[in-house]
Amino acid sequence: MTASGIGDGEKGAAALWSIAASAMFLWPLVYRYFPGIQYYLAKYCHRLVSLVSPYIHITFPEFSGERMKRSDAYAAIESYLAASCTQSATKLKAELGKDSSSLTLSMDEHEEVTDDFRGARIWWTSVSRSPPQNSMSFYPQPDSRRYFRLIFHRRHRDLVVGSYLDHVLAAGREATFANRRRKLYTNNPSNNWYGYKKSVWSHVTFTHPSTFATMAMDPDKKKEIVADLEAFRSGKDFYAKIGKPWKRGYLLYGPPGTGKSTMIAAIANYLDYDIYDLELTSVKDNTELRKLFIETTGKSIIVIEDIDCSLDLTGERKKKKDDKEDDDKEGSSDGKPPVKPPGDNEKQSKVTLSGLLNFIDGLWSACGGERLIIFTTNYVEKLDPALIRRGRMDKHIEMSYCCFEAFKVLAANYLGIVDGEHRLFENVRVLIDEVKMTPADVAENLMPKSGDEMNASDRAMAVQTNLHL
Ligand SMILES: Nc1ncnc2c1ncn2[C@@H]1O[C@H](COP(=O)(O)OP(=O)(O)OP(=O)(O)O)[C@@H](O)[C@H]1O
Ligand SMILES: [Mg+2]
Repeated sequence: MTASGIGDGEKGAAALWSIAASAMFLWPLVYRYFPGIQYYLAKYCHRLVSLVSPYIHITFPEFSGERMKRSDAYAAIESYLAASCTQSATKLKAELGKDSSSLTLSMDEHEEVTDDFRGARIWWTSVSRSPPQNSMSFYPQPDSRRYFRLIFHRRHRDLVVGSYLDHVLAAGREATFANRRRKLYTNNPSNNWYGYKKSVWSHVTFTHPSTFATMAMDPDKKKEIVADLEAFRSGKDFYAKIGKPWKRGYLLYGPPGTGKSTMIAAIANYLDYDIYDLELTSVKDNTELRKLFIETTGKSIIVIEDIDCSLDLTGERKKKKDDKEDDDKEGSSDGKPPVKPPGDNEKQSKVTLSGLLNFIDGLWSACGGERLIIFTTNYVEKLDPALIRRGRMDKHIEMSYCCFEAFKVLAANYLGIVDGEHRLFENVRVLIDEVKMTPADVAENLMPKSGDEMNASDRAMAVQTNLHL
C-alpha cells in the first residue's frame, strides 16, 4: 500500500510537472495569438479577488487634472505619513528640513506602513510605476508615475471616507506648511527643441534676510502696508463673503534703488510665503502664462519685476511676416501689444497685455487663492491704466528717495545708532530733504569699507559729504 501510495504520488507530481511545462511552453504562443489576454486575465482575477476580499483600496495619484498640477492630496498624504507613520517604516528617504540643518524623513517608494484611527487599522503603500522603456527613442523618457494606496476593511468604510481622510489631509497640510523651506521660484524657458519639459518652475531655497524692521521708509507708510498684509492674510472669509477671489495686487513704483525688491523680500518674510519670480519675456504665449499660474501654490507671491520693460505699452507692434498665423487667439483680436524680449526677434514672446490682464484677474486667477501679485516699475506713467487699475493692482505703493525717518532706520541698521543720537544727525536732517538720495546710495555710504578701519562717525560723515555734493 505504501509502495503503491508512493507510486501514485510520483505519478501525480510528474503529471503536475508536465502540465506546468506545457503551460510554460504554450504561454508564448497564447500570448502571441491573443495579445490582449494579459489584460483580461488581470481584470477578471481582480474582480474575483474583490468579490471575496473584504478590503477596499483607494489610490491617490501624484498628478491629477490631466497631469497639469501636482495633486494637493498626494502632497498632504506624503507629509502626513512622514510625520506620523515613519516610526514603523523600514525604508525611508531623507531631505533637508526647514532650517537646512536637520533632516526630514519620509516614506520611500514601495514601502508599507500602518496607521490606527479610532480602532480601525489602515495600510498605506507608496507605489512607483515606471512607464515601458523605449530604448530606440530619441526623446527623454517620461517620469515614473507615483501614487499612494490606502487599504482598509469594508466595515470601516464610513469612518475612513467620512473622517479619516479629512484628518489626514488637514494634518498633512499643516505638517507641509510647518516643515517647508520657503522657495524662490523662477519660470523655466520655453520648451526645448523636442518639446519636452519637466516642470514649468524651478526653485531655490529663499533666504533673503530683509524684514520690515530693516526697511528704511516712512514709519506710517510701513505700518499701513503691514496692516494691509494682515487684513489680507486673515481675510479668507471676508473675500468669500464679498465674492472675490482671495488675492491682492500690489504695484511698487519708484526710482532705482529705493527698495522695491527689498520690500518684496520683506513681505515674503513677514507673511511666510513663497515667491514666484515670473520672467515674462521668456514666457512663450498666453497659454503658457496660464499654465504657469496654475502651477503656483497658495500662500505665495507672484512677482513681475520691471513690468514696463516686459510689456511694450507704446502700442507699436512689430509686424512680422507670419504675425497673423502665429498670433495667439486671445491676444490678436484686441490689438494689444505683445511682450518684446530684448534683441532676439525669433524668440519673441507672444504674451499679450490682455493675456496678462487675464492672468491677474481672469477666471483662472481664482484657482487656489491666497496669492499676492506684485508688479514693480521705475516708470509708473508708462503703464497701461487697465493694467494698474484698482481691482488688478489694488494697492499702489510709492517707494521714494530717502527721508530722515528712513535714514534713521539705516543708521540703526548699519551703525547701531539708535534714536538719532549723533551730533551729525541735525545736519543730515536738513540736507536730506534738499538732496534726492536713494536708500541704496545712503546704505552704500554706511557700509564698512575695510574691516574696522571706519568707525560709525566716519560713515555718518560720508553720508553728509555725499549730501553736500
Ligand atoms: N528702503 C530701503 N530699506 C533698506 N534698504 C534699502 C532700501 N532701499 C534700498 N535699499 C538697499 O539698496 C539695495 C538696492 O535696493 P533694491 O534692489 O530693493 O532697489 P529697487 O528699488 O528694487 O531698484 P531697481 O528699481 O533698480 O530694481 C538693497 O540691497 C538694499 O540694501
Ligand atoms: Mg529691484
